[in-house]
Amino acid sequence: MLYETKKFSTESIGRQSSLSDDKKIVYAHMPTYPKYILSQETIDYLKKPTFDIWHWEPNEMLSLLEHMYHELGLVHEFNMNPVTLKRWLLCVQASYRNNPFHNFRHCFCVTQMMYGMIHLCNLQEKISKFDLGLLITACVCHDLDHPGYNNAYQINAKTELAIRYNDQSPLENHHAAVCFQILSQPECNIFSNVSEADFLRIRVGIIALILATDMARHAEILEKFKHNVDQFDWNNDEHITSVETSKYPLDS
Ligand SMILES: Nc1nc2c(ncn2[C@@H]2O[C@H](COP(=O)(O)O)[C@@H](O)[C@H]2O)c(=O)[nH]1
Ligand SMILES: [Zn+2]
Repeated sequence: MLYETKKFSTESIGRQSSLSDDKKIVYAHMPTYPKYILSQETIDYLKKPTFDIWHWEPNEMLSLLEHMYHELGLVHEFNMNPVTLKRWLLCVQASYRNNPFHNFRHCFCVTQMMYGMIHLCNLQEKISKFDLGLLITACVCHDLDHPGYNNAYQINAKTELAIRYNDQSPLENHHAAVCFQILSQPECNIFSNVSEADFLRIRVGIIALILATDMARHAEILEKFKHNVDQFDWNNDEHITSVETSKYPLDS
């Protein structure tokens, strides 16, 4: 076997909560997935919020995600190595568990909806490529290593995750931590060519976006967004953050 997927036992799902050293994915020799050639019809369809996410095999979803990074100009913006992008996507895929809901297809579904909204709302003309990169990457990573049981369960069952994060959004903290565990592997670091200062901005931004996906914070975040929406200013950082963190149209 060229690479190792995580070895979480079924009994430990929900209780197992971290990528301890013996469970880390070995990234160095990730194979590339069979190239899926995208037709122009698929490329156009992918931009629509009505895109049907159920029709695609895992390698096709990987190619579609890869295409989004190229098409949005993110590979260029972050000076990404295209091979590292492929390896990173494979690591991400391997870090989603085979849950009925919070699985790799859910990752693809949420990311495609964001991609559809970027095109529908012409967000490329309104926010920077840098911010688009954070948004898309946060979508890809937002449920990494989800154990299949929600925060209420984690907290009530006093799982390792709840203990680690003091009952504060244990799942979302874990998803963000796994995201940066993956990026800490040079072979999978799609942001390895940015400056240290930009990497810090990426880290702060992605963590904030993933933490904002805790449904317990939904009302608070939506209120902020509603407060700003009537006099929305695309040059106001606080307004941009309020729209970026209001995930309700995406994650359902
Ligand atoms: N059909 C299912 N829907 C679910 C499940 N767990 C959560 N949800 C819904 O999805 C969104 C997003 O949840 P998130 O955990 O990905 O942030 C949320 O609005 C829930 O209503 C599920 O197991 N099955
Ligand atoms: Zn989700």
